[in-house]
Amino acid sequence: MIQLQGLTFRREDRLILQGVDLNVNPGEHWTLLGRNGCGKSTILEIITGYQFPTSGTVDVLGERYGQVDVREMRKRIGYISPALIEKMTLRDPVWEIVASGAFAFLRFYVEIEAEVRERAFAELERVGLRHLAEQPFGTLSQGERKKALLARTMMASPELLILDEPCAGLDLFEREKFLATLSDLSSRSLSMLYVTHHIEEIIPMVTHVALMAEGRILSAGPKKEVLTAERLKEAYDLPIEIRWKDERPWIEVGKVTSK
Ligand SMILES: Nc1ncnc2c1ncn2[C@@H]1O[C@H](COP(=O)(O)OP(=O)(O)OP(=O)(O)O)[C@@H](O)[C@H]1O
Repeated sequence: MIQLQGLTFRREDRLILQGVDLNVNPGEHWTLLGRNGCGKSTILEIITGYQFPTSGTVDVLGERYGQVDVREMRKRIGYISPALIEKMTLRDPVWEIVASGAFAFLRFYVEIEAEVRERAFAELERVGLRHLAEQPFGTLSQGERKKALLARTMMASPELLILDEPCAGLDLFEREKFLATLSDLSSRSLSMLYVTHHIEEIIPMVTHVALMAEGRILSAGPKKEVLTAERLKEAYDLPIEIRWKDERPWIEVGKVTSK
């Protein structure tokens, strides 16, 4: 699904990615973890074709970047990022926002076909938001907005789903509901790449984890091999313990001083 080889990304005199290798195979769902500024979003932007690496190769869904039209690739990739949420028009009804996901644009200026409208309602039903379909997008709670965007992404039947901190700003209830909605999607044949700061968001459907630090992958592989106290200590430079409960990891942090 995704093969990144020897990726570097330089901006001015800073090396933001320093030789990143990552292989995501069909049927795998990955979480990318690491401290602020370690390069997670940059990797997502390279995979979605919004940034181009300084060196290295990017193969996504069988296509080599540089030899393919990235706009065509984006139709095959669902991407939810904080920037996308900001681009939505708050007064548009929720179902129109969802329906626009069937096309490569953000807003409709023509009448929407009945078939597309019906699909938008079906996707809203699937994420439990059917009752809010006619409401302006701007009146939704943060959690509902995230679910509506997930429904929007599904309109294009993506083969790959890329999520950049989708649970940021959600309360416990909204977060757990969003994660449950995401779990329900695992029956569809798609692979997921999920960036988060919260290890407890690694739900059972996640199969693999990549831990990053300072533009490098420290460790990548099956989640239980990567999510060990030692590796997390190295990535976060903190005394960390990890416990698994019902196939989800939970973190305990030891005493930390300000210096
Ligand atoms: N176009 C750019 N020009 C200059 N610096 C950039 C550019 N894009 C990213 N950076 C820098 O690269 C580093 C990595 O950014 P990135 O957003 O990938 O990190 P991140 O791991 O997603 O961080 P966070 O967890 O805080 O969202 C940051 O220090 C950022 O300031």
